[in-house]
Amino acid sequence: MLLSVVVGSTSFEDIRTINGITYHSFREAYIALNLLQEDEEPETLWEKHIYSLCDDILFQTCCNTRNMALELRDTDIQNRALLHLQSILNKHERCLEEFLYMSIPIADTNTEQDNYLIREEQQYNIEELAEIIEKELPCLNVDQRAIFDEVIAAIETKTPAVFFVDGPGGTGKTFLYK
Ligand SMILES: Nc1ncnc2c1ncn2[C@@H]1O[C@H](COP(=O)(O)OP(=O)(O)OP(=O)(O)O)[C@@H](O)[C@H]1O
Repeated sequence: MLLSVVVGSTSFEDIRTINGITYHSFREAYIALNLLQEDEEPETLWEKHIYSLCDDILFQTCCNTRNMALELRDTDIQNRALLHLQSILNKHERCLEEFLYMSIPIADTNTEQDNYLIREEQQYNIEELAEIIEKELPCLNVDQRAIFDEVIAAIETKTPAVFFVDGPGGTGKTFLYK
């Protein structure tokens, strides 16, 4: 982002130089450019956005459990929101524990919640996925459709299965996976 603001830079130092002052870090350069407020520490952002994030988490949990009347305690929703942030950070090999003032989520008593891969699988936005399928399903070619049908059949019949999709590059494996 700095590159799009500090045009014509030819070195990392150039990027950190704003109005003739070379800042020690990119973060300081961001602040000098008003791209980042000084008080926007992770915990400040968390405090600022906690309610909207929790609203989203509750809504998604209601959709996923197909129970729009689901009631969760505020502390549970906040814990889920923190688990969600933890998932995002884990993907980048980071964690909430790195931030001194951030709360640390309590692992759900359901041990599956400890595994961010499983948690992620449970956090899909089902309605959004249904819309994508409605739009994209007719685009699948014959082979992709055969695989799709087999996977869906296993899910619908609750048949435990592991699928391995192989094929030359560019033949649509990622397209099918998405
Ligand atoms: N059924 C389809 N309809 C339209 N476009 C498709 C379809 N399947 C694949 N594509 C397009 O073809 C291109 C290659 O597909 P994709 O990236 O899924 O291949 P891949 O097998 O995952 O490749 P690689 O092994 O190199 O990662 C992409 O641009 C994708 O959007």
